[in-house]
Amino acid sequence: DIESDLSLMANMCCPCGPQPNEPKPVPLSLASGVTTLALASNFWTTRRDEAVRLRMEGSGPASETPITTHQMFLQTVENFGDHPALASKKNDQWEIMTWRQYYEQCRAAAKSFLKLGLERYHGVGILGFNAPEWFISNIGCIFAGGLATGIYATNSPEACQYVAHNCEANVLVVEDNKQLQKILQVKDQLPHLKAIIQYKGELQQKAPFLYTWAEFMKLGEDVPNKDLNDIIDCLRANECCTLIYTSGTTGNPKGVMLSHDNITWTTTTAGNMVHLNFTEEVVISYLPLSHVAAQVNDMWMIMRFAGTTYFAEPDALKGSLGQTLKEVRPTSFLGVPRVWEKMQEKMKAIGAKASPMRKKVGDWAKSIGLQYNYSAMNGENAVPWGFTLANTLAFKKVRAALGLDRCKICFTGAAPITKETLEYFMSLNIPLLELYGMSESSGPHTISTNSDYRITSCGKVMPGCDLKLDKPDEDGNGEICFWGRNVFMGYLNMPDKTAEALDEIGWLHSGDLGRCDQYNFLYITGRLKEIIITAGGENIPPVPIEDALKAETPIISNVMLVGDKLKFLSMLITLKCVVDDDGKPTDKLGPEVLEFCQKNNVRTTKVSEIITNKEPVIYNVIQEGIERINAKATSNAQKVQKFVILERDFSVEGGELTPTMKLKRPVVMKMYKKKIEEMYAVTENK
Ligand SMILES: Nc1ncnc2c1ncn2[C@@H]1O[C@H](COP(=O)(O)OP(=O)(O)OP(=O)(O)O)[C@@H](O)[C@H]1O
Repeated sequence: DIESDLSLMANMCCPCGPQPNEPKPVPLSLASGVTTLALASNFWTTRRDEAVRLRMEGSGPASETPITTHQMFLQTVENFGDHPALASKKNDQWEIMTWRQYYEQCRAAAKSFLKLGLERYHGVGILGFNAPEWFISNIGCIFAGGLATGIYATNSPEACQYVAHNCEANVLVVEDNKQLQKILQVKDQLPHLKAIIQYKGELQQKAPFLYTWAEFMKLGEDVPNKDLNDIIDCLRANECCTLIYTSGTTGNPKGVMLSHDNITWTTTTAGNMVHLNFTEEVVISYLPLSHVAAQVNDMWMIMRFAGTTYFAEPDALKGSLGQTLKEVRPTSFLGVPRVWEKMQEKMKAIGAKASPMRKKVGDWAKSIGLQYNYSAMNGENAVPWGFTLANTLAFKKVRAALGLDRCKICFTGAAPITKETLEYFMSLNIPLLELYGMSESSGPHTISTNSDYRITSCGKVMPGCDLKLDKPDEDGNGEICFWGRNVFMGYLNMPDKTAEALDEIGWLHSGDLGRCDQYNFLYITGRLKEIIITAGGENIPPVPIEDALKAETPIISNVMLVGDKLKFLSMLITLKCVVDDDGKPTDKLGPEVLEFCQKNNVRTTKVSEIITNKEPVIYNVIQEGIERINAKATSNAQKVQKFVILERDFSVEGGELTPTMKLKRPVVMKMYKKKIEEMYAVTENK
């Protein structure tokens, strides 16, 4: 039982218990006594060793004294050193590390990195699933003056090489033999690499540059404290400490340089905005840590507020997350839209099997939940008749079944989510709070809070930050531009790309389109970076059209609109199917499609059969969905003329989706080039 674990830990280590909400005055002593900034005149740089000017202001949240990540860690250790920091499962038991132990481990790792020859401003690449070792390597690297660099575990050997080479990694930390083999394939093309550490399992081969985690942690035992402290004292809040590589929806990954201040200021500001409480927060780490959202949420935010991070099992997204949620019962939970959609699909499937009576009760409760939450959202706070009963009969039970019973904040972010999913969770009295931002804004830029949110809006800009809509059209839609201490330093070694993202005065151009309502809630309305410009010159944002079809036709899993530089719009469509244990989509139809087929007397169970037989019922229902969305199109050019059903659904493993489930449009275009050409060729022949 985790709760008793936690209180036991707290009681054992600190008889008077931590003082929630009362951080003591902060002594920035120990290794670093001063908060000085490195000299800098520009807001941006593309050099690993150059500092930037911070976007500080004379008063308000943007005026806070900048601190390094090390100073932030020390504050937590000095105030809450005995509070549980990390929890991971070993032999079916949660093993807990306190903030002080965690800090000591990071120092030990830092010393070992120094021993291995980590040079200042060089990378340590970390490749693997979320684990204490992932955090310790990351922070140890920063303490030792390196640039911590997460690498997506799903990357191919070539993609790993690209990142490791780009950050001039001296050391790579890999999860297991599978990841190690990928690196060994490209090791010859990594001239800066000196050592590889494997943090799980036994090494299946020996080599002088290979270390197990235990060997690695011992390496630096004889490195004097002073050597490490001297480096820590050199760290400056306006210098780079970590690199976040973008996942490639827009082309080759770019190394987003984040400063210490980017991280420490953003976590403080965002955490305060959502009212995180010192020592009370518990999160589950399961989303890829190389992505900014998970890293900031699981590692930095929890450090700032002295919370506890529980690590999920590597098969979290294949099913075990549900069980971990029930065990840990987090106080806040961040899901990308696909995670929420999956939960929704599962609950709907269970609901569909319920008795007619239960279904009726469920529908009734959901209508009450929706009413209640819309009213709360609008600030009216009307409690509909029957709410208390619905809460007892349905909402509390659902929350407990999901492990969300003590969850105060359910976040969604990193990609667009549909109104249907948002309403579904609202109807269960679980309003999802949307966040918006990018790697280049150290994670969040706008945030929804429990007391201030609007459905389909990404919330309001963080205090101390600014937002402007560049070149707005007549409806007020313009390119969303960011200002604030969360704005990144630049892309490593990419002056041209940096100049595209940051204008002359330092505004970050997001490439997203949005508008604000009268209350300053931001709504994302499209992505300039993926806008389709047809051969006729019409600019068409694909996402609203794709979402509209998905909402019309629930048997569809993914849609990609095609039409850039082409005569008309078409669609690549995939059907919902069963996913195997490795996350790969199979040929088997998903339960929703199967049910639809059965209802319509179609005797098929496979995607391939539907395509081979050109199954009229399926093709017609999609055609009808398209006709309905076409009827609402604002111009003829916005109408979809053709579609093709693909044999295989999109997936991270297949390479069509990023690890946060965003569509890699250029990759899909390439993969299905022939099919696309066929759609357009047939018309031309006609
Ligand atoms: N709540 C949201 N709603 C809609 N879109 C969002 C939301 N949050 C983030 N995004 C999208 O994600 C983008 C940021 O993506 P991120 O920085 O995570 O990059 P990435 O996926 O790693 O890679 P790439 O730069 O290749 O897209 C934003 O510019 C926006 O388009």
